[in-house]
Amino acid sequence: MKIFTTDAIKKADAVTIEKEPISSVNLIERAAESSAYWIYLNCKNYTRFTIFCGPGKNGSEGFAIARMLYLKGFDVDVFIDKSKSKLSDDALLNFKRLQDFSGITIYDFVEIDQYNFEKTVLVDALFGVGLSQNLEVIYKDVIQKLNLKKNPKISIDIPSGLFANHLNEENDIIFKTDYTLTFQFWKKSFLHPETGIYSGEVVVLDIKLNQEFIDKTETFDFVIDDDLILKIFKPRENFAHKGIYGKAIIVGGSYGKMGAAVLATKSAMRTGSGLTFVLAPNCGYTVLQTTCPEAIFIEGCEKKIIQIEEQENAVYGIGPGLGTEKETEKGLFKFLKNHQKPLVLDADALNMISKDESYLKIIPKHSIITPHPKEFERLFGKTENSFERLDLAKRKAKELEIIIVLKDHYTQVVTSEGLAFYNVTGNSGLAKGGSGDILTGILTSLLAQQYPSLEAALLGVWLHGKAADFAFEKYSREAMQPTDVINEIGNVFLSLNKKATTKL
Ligand SMILES: NC(=O)C1=CN([C@@H]2O[C@H](COP(=O)(O)OP(=O)(O)OC[C@H]3O[C@@H](n4cnc5c(N)ncnc54)[C@H](OP(=O)(O)O)[C@@H]3O)[C@@H](O)[C@H]2O)[C@@H](O)CC1
Ligand SMILES: [K+]
Repeated sequence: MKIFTTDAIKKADAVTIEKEPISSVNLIERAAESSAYWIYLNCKNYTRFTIFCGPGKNGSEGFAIARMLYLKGFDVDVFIDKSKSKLSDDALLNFKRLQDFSGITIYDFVEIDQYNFEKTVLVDALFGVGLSQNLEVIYKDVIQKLNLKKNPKISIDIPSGLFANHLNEENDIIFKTDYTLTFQFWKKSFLHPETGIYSGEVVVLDIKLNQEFIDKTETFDFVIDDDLILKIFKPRENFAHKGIYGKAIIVGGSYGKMGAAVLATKSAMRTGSGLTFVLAPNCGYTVLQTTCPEAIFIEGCEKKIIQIEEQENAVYGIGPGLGTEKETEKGLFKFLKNHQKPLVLDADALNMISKDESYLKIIPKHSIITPHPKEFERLFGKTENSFERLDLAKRKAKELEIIIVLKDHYTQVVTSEGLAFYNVTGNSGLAKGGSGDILTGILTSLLAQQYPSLEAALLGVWLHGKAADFAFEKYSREAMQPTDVINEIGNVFLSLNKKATTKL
């Protein structure tokens, strides 16, 4: 799914209005209907709603939602600024429509302190993507007061005060919501840690903006959605033999860090590589042969790996638990200098590469590197925030012709064309040692199965997150372990296969 900038969203609204054709207020009605319907389906424990409306189209939606919820039998109150703000034409129209409903009381913002907030859901329809300047004091005041309330909160389109495309100023006042019902597109700010903390759970509602315009508009940021995954995923063929599905070699493990190699190897196997090898130090022989009997052990040195031998037609995933000893570093660079095929580099492999900028240039083209923010900083330098980090990643991915999987709450797959794909599967149960090793195993396996690098990266991060979501359902974010994630990969493939092969 494309992520549109504010300007592109405005154009999409305008083109829809012109081409469909539909009036602006009827398009607002459609957006309000989809919001009211979602609220009706999902707010089973509440019968009371308090809706805060601003002066523009977002406020207009608020008025329409108020009317719709009231007609569904809910108790509804509305707050506006009665003193200063002038309502836009669209807002005025829906405000006037409200006045036919005597059961809906319209309050002024100054009455907030006296208002009874007991058991009511707060709906934020103050500002949408039209916020053009910092908030006026009156709105800041309202938002600050509402942020102190413990009531459930829903924002319409975007939490008021938040910008869609870029970072806010440090002291900006922003509505902190539990749910954001956003129209048509994810907004970039929902996907970055500094701003995403305001948007809560995001629900994208399809309001049928002009599809032709959406298709032809060029964007640089995307969200990985199910449609994209189904286009990439190739179900296993009936007459397959192991040779078709490639040879994955995990290179990792050192004395005391053998678990990382175990996790990567297991997840490579669970993802379907035809043959899986693990190159590890001898001290890991027993643990690897016991925990991963299906994998073939390749002997490294005694307690660390000192050389990586090139094997024909193999895809390498290097790094989990590898250690950063001098001899290992030498072995890694000797291998990388002569190796041409795309591979996966993670963890200690990246830590060794970050020792010298010139090492970056020997990463084979179209390889996938998977740094977390600290590893990224060691590789490419410090940035002020995650928006700048992504911009830097785009420049570096282009320059080095590689794919950077920037691990974060919403991991970003950054391509050598300077595009970013945000992954929205996964959860904070993955914020544990070992999760990255699993991703390395998955990516190596997909590359070995001849998925092109970008497709392997997109499918890999999605699969990893989806397996984590299944593990979370069973064990909770707190208790789930990386091994539980590996054990759920099979269930993700079951559901993918079902979707990919249902023809009748
Ligand atoms: N038909 C459509 O086009 C569709 C629109 N949709 C909906 O519309 C939303 C965008 O609507 P919008 O453009 O009217 O902007 P919105 O966010 O409501 O606020 C703008 C108003 O606030 C004012 N204002 C701005 N900054 C301010 C400040 N700091 N402090 C105080 N006031 C400030 C600004 O005044 P102005 O700057 O123009 O003087 C203007 O009056 C979008 O998010 C979605 O919810 C969707 O349903 C799809 C169909
Ligand atoms: K809003």
